[in-house]
Amino acid sequence: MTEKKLSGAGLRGQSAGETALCTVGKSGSGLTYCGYDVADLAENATFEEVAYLLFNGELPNAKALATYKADLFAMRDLPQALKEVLKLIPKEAHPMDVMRTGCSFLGNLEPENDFSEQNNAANRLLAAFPAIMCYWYKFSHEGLEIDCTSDEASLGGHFLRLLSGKSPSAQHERVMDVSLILYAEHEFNASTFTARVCASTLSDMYSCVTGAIGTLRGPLHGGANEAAMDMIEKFKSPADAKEQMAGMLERKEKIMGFGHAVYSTSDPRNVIIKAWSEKLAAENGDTSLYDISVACEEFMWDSKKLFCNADFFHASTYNYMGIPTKLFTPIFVCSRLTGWAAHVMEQRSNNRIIRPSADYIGAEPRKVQPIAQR
Ligand SMILES: CC(=O)SCCNC(=O)CCNC(=O)[C@H](O)C(C)(C)COP(=O)(O)OP(=O)(O)OC[C@H]1O[C@@H](n2cnc3c(N)ncnc32)[C@H](O)[C@@H]1OP(=O)(O)O
Ligand SMILES: O=C([O-])CC(=O)C(=O)O
Repeated sequence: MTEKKLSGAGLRGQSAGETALCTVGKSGSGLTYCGYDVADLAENATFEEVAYLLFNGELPNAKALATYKADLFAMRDLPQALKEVLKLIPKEAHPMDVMRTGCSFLGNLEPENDFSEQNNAANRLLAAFPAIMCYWYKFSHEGLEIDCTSDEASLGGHFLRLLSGKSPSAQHERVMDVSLILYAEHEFNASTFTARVCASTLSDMYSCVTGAIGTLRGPLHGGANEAAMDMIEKFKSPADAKEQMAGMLERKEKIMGFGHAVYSTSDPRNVIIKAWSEKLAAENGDTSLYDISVACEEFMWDSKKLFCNADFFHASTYNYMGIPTKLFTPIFVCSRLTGWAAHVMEQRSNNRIIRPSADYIGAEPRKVQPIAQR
C-alpha cells in the first residue's frame, strides 16, 4: 500500500508500542488480525471466532468454538440492578453515554478483582453489551421491559432479536456478523490507545473499556457512522448529494465517513460493507440510499481524493436493516470491545506505564507577584 505522508501532530506515524494483534495499512488487503486478512475473516469466519482469535491468538476448532459460544450464551442476561439503572437514563441521553454507564455500573456489580479474571470480564461485557443497548432503548423509547436473553445462536442475531423482537433473517444475521468482524480491531486507534493507557496504570478492565467508549463516541472516530447517516438522509438524490457536498467542502466542513489517519487511498473494510449495502438495497427494493452513498463516494474521490472509511457504507447498511441511527455507534462498541480487551491483556502481559513527554511552549520561568500588584 502507498505510504501516507505524515506530519507530527496527533502522534501520527510514531510507534507507541508493539502489538501482535493487528496490522493497518501494511499487508494483504491492508488490515490483518493476528495474521489473518480481514477480507478472509469476513468471508470465512464468524464474529465469535474473531473474538476468540483476538483473546487467544488462534482461531478455535469446532469444539473450542462450541464451548466459547455456550459460555457467552450463558452470560447474556443483565443483573436486575443494572436494568434499574438503565431505566433511569432518559430517552434523550446519548446512547454512547448509556453504554459508558452500563459498562461502568457492571464493573461495580461484578468487579474484575484480579487480572486472572480478565477473560471473564471481557467475555461478560461482550455477551452483555447487546442487552445493555437494547434494554435501555426499548424501555426509554417504547416503554418495554424486554427479556435480555434470546435463543439466537450468534451475538449479532441476538442483538437484532432484542431490537425487533423477531428472529432475524439469515441474511441480516450474516450482515451483522460481518459488520462486527470489520469493526473488531484496528491497532492503535484513539479508543484502543485510551484503553492501553488506562491498562498501563494497572487499572481494571471495566475502567479501560469505559474510557475507550468515551473516546469512540466522538464524531472523528466511531461517531462518524451516525453522522454519515444524518447527512445522507438529507440528500434527495445522487445529483443533490453532489451539489450539497460541494457546498460543504466550500464551507470547509468535514464530511463524516471519509478519510483516515493511516490509510491513504482506501479503507479495506469499505469494499466489504459496501457490497453488503448493495445487496440489502436490492432486497429492500428502494435503492436510493445506496445510490446516494455511491454518488457521495464518487464526488469525494473526484474532488478531494478522499475515500470512504469503514463508517460510511455502514450507515446505509444498518438503515436497510431497520436499525435506528442512534444505535449505530453503540454497535461499534459491541464489536470493538474485543479489540480493546485484547489490547488491555497484551499491555498487561508486558507492561510499563505509558507516560510520554511534552514539548513545552509556555511562558519563561517567572516569579509569583503579590496579588495586589497583578
Ligand atoms: C472507524 C473510524 O474511526 S474511521 C474515521 C471516522 N472519522 C470520520 O469519518 C471523520 C471524518 N474524517 C476526518 O475527520 C479525518 O479524515 C480523520 C480524523 C479520520 C483523519 O484525520 P487526519 O489524519 O488528520 O487526516 P489527514 O491528515 O488525511 O487530513 C488531510 C486533509 O484532508 C482534510 N480532510 C480529511 N478528512 C476529511 C473529511 N472527511 N472531510 C473533509 N476534509 C477532510 C483535512 O481537513 C486535512 O486538511 P487540512 O490539512 O487543510 O486540515
Ligand atoms: O484506526 C483509526 O484511526 C480509526 C479506525 O479506522 C478504527 O478505529 O477502526
